[in-house]
Amino acid sequence: MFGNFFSKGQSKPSNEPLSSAQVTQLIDDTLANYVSENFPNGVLNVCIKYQLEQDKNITIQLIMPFPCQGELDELAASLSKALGQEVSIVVTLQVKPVRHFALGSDAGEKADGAVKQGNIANIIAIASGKGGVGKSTTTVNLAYALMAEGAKVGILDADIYGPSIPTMLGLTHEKPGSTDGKLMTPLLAHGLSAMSIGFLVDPNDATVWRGPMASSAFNQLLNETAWPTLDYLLIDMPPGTGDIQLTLAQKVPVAAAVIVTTPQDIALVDATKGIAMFNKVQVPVLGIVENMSYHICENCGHQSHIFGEAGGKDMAQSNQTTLLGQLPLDIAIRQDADFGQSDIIENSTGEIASHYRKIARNIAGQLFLQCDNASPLTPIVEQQQ
Ligand SMILES: Nc1ncnc2c1ncn2[C@@H]1O[C@H](COP(=O)(O)OP(=O)(O)OP(=O)(O)O)[C@@H](O)[C@H]1O
Repeated sequence: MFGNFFSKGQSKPSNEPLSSAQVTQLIDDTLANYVSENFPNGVLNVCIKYQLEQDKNITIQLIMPFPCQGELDELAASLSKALGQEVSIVVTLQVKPVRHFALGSDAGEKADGAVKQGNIANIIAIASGKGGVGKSTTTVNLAYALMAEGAKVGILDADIYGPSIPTMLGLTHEKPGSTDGKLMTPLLAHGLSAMSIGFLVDPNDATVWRGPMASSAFNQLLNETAWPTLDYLLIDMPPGTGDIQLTLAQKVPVAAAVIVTTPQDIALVDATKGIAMFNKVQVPVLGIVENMSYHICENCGHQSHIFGEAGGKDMAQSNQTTLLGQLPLDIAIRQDADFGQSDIIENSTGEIASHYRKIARNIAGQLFLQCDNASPLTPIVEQQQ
C-alpha cells in the first residue's frame, strides 16, 4: 500500500526538480488519494485542518480526529523518498466524543448521552469471554500504543476480583491521593493515568465481594477519580460475560468495545459470547484482537501457531466484525508485564511496539469511522474538512 500513492492518476516525478507548485499539487493529491483501512476515502477526507510548509524541508501539519501518527510517518517516509527531500507529517489531535460522559457520582445512572460533557472523550471497554487470554496485558500495551500515536490516555482496571493493572504498570505499592478530599487523583505510569481497586484495597479482600458491591466499587473508581482531559479511557473489563460484565457495560457510557481472544477454540467460543453481550446492550464492537497468535522461535525463526491458526479471522468474519490485529506470543511481552514495563515506552518504533501501535490506530480509526451511526446514544459528530 505504501509507495503506491502515485497510482491513482498521478505521474511519478521525473529527475527534474519539481517546482513548488508541483510539490504542493503532488502532496495534495497524495493526501487525497492515499487509501488504507483507516482512510477508506483518503486522508484529506477526514482531516480537520491541513497546512503545508515548504522550505529546505517540507512539513505537513494536519489536525486529525483520531491518532494515526505512525501510519502518516510511513507515508511521509515514502514522500521523502519520492521527492528526494525530507518530508515530515506533524499530527495534532482533536478527538471527538462518540458518546458524552458525565463526571460525578451519578454518571453511571444517567448514561443516556444527555448529561453534561466530561473531560473524557471516549471510553473503550476491552473485554474477553475467557480468562487468561492476555486481556490486561493487551489493554496496558494498547494504552501506551495510543499514547505513542499522540493521544492522551487513561486506564481503568474494572477487574475487581483480580486487578493486575497495578503490577503491569509498576505501581504495586502506590496509593492515589486527593487534592480536594473528594476525588482521587489517578496514579501516573509514564504519563498514563491509571485507577484500580488494587491501589485501594488488598486484592484478597475484593475477591469475596458480591455483585452489587463489586459494581458499586467500580462506579466509585470511575466517577470519583479526578481524570485529566483524556482522548481515550480504556476499561480493562473482568473476564466473562455474566451479570457483573453486563451491568458494567450498561452503566458506563462506553463508546465501543474490543474483544481480546487467543485463536484457541475454547477462547473463541467465549469471545463470541462477549460480542453477543455487547450487542445486547447496544455497545458497538469494533473488532477482535487475536493475542498469542503465533510464536517465532528465537533460534531458527520458525513461526508456529501454538493455539491454532486463523481462529480470530474466521470468528471476526462469522460475527461480521473486524480482526483488528494479531499479536505474537513473545517472552518479552510476558516479562514486561511482570516487571511493570512495556516495550513501547523504551522503543516506540520496535517490532513489538509496531504491532500494538497498528492495532491502537485501527481501534481509534474504526471508532471514528464506524461509531457515528452505530451507537444509539451518539450525539451529532461533526466531520470537518
Ligand atoms: N502476547 C503475549 N506473549 C506472552 N505472554 C503474554 C502475552 N499476553 C499475555 N501474556 C501473559 O499471559 C498471562 C495472562 O495475561 P493477562 O493477565 O493479561 O490475561 P487476562 O486475560 O487479563 O487474565 P484475567 O482473566 O485473569 O484477567 C500473563 O502472565 C501475561 O504476561
